[in-house]
Amino acid sequence: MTSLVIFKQHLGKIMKKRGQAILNDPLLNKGTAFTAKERDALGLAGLLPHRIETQDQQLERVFSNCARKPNDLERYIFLMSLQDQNEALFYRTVLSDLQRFMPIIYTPTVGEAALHYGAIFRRPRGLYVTAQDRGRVREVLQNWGGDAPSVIVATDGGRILGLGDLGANGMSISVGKLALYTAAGGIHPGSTLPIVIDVGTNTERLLSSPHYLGLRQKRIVGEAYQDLMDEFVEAVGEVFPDAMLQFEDFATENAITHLARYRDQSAIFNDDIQGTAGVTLAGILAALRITDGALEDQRVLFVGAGSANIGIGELVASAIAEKGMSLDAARKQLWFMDRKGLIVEGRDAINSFAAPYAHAHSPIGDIATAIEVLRPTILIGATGQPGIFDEPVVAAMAKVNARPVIFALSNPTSRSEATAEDVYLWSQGKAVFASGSPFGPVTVNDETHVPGQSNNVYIFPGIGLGVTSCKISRVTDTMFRAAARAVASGVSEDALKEGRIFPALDEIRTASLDIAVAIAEIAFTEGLAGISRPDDLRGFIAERMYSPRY
Ligand SMILES: O=C([O-])CC(=O)C(=O)O
Ligand SMILES: [Mg+2]
Repeated sequence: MTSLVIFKQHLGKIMKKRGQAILNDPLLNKGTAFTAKERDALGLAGLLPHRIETQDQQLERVFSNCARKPNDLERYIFLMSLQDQNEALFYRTVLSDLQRFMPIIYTPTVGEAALHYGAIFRRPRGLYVTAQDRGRVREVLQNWGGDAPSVIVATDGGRILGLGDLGANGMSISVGKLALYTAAGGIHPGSTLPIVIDVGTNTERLLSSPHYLGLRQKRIVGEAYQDLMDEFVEAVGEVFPDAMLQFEDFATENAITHLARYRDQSAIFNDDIQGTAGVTLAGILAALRITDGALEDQRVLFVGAGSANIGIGELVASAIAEKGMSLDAARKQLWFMDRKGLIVEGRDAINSFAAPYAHAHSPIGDIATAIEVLRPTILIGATGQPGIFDEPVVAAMAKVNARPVIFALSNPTSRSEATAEDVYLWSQGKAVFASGSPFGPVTVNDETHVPGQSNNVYIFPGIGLGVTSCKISRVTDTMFRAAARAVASGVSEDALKEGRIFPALDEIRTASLDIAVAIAEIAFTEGLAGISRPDDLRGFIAERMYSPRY
């Protein structure tokens, strides 16, 4: 389907609707920008003020309204209602300055929005599947009505960012991720579908809150939960057979179980395991361009044994193994710590997913000591525990490495293992630092360092673009390694000089296109693409990217 075909389909839709129905459809509405000719043809005469504005003029109004809001949560509410009225103008706004707007519609503000979902609720968006829908999930999905989605993001709210179990409030994260699919990956907004699978919440604060909008009960678990998930995945396959399904922010155990159970059924992946792994591997590969190291020589200490770090460990191990060693040997270079200290062979309470990394070693309780003993070149935190990378930890990394690589991945900003400022200061500017949530540049001893944002937003939009454009039937780990290499090689030498190891946000669409092409090539080679390879693959994919201009 070329953009011309998409345009014609759109035109077909707009021709069917008239008057108020057009203004009330955010995918069609252009507000004051409808031309005189359009107003006549579409029955809009009298329904709009006289003046015809350009999209740029509308954009100016959005900017000034947004600037007048007292804080980012209010800006979030304002931008979400713009999205509900006029999607094109919303995306034009976001894309006009991603540096400014991404932290509002996505991490970190989306975390605050999720905490207060019930209180700031305006209108429903997406689909709410609840535990009470067992036996009729297909029917619920059919109620969606609109165009068949090509990308679905589903969460059960079990672990929203580093904020814990937020139950049905998790809808915010599905909505936020899909906004980035469109902004960063060029997926048409009309073909995205956010879903929350509301199985209850164990968070007392929500259960007793008068504003809570979800199922007011403890989470269903065990067989009842698994049966609902099975029914959900099956129903998605039947009702939306062409959609890619992204799992988001499930609690670790469920995230890993679902991925293993469903990944071979259709185009399904888990963003927190595979997307985070992809972006972190990209960050490591780019960091090695600064430290001049080889991947196979790295020793990594992971703090936290949740879905993010487990996923990163697996992908990094497989990338090291590709350099010519066994997976077992590669894993020996990776160490994990959890609340109980270093995960070593024979220790009790080892999460089964971390077991392959429980190497023979005497126990070590604290991070700084583990660094002095194991001498990791790379330190990665995904704990949800703010400040756990304190001065002794950062100083230890700087003592054993000329250029220590330190990633504090927990989101939102309030949960980061360290701030950019602290890490640069405590390492005397030596650290190559990245964080999951955005931090501004920091100057230490007259030198300015720009922290990278190691967020899966550099990965999932490109995966979605590749999968939907080339009708890719499975999302494989080989594709995530290829995505990581594509992102890492897109970082300019100038960026590396400032310590920045990810592409600038205004280059993110190019990064997504690079990923889409890279994973499509793999799909064509491995027989996973549903179309034959276009001669100009890059041009073919680029042509399908959504533009928010009228
Ligand atoms: O949403 C984000 O910013 C990254 C992510 O997947 C998470 O923290 O769970
Ligand atoms: Mg997530």
